[in-house]
Amino acid sequence: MAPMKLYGATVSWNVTRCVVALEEAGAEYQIVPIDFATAEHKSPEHLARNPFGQVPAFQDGDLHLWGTYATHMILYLLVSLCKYDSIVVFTPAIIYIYIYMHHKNGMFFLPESRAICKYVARKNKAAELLREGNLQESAMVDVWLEVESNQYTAALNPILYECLVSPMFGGTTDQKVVEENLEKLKKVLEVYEARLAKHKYLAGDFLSLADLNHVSVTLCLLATPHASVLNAYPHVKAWWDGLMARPSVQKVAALMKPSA
Ligand SMILES: N[C@@H](CCC(=O)N[C@@H](CSO)C(=O)NCC(=O)O)C(=O)O
Repeated sequence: MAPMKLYGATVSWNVTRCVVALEEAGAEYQIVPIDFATAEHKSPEHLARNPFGQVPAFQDGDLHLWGTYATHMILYLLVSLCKYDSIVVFTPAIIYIYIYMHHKNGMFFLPESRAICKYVARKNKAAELLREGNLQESAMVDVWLEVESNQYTAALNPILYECLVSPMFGGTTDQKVVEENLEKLKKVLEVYEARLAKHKYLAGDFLSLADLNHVSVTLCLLATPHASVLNAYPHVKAWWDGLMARPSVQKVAALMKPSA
């Protein structure tokens, strides 16, 4: 089985969001770096994977056999031309081309980290992370998947950009933007605190992809001067400590360390 490929740099919390899902699903996968410095994310090859020219992009199925098909076909044609008439030569070649085209259709690209995470969970029989067998539970997973994207990470993105990304490229940190979004984040965390006072996890008393999708961006928050913001919310802190104890999260934390 060809490994699944995740394209992107592990400094990106959108890329490592997918690594958490891949690790939790026990998937066999390969991370293929994409070099922002050379604008590789805007290359035609990458745009074919992600039309927005962003990372991550995900590929399932592979054409690594292309070389095998071509080699076999060329060798076969050469041998046959030397020994048989044309009909014998071209029939297998047509079969090869049919197999190749069929296999090519097996290749599958996905942009959007959260869609990738769902695909990975479903494909690797980790659909329990989406609770798809239970209408109400799966609805609660959907709610908190949306909340992570539209509330939690929406408030965190500007903070991480100002505190981590801008300095990485020699830029400054706009403290006004940071403060404004910290206030937004605190309001979100108040809702999380109330929710997690009643349930062990966000969607209910079961771990789900909704919890896991918070990991990469929260690891980045801990790398900023504002990590202590979580300390004011004890149930959120306990929830986070529980996630941090997971091997998948430990692996992504190690991957995201600057020296990695
Ligand atoms: N909704 C998408 C966001 C991807 C994204 O912004 N990727 C950034 C790097 S990570 O912060 C990116 O590729 N930026 C380069 C660009 O936008 O040109 C997802 O979740 O996959």
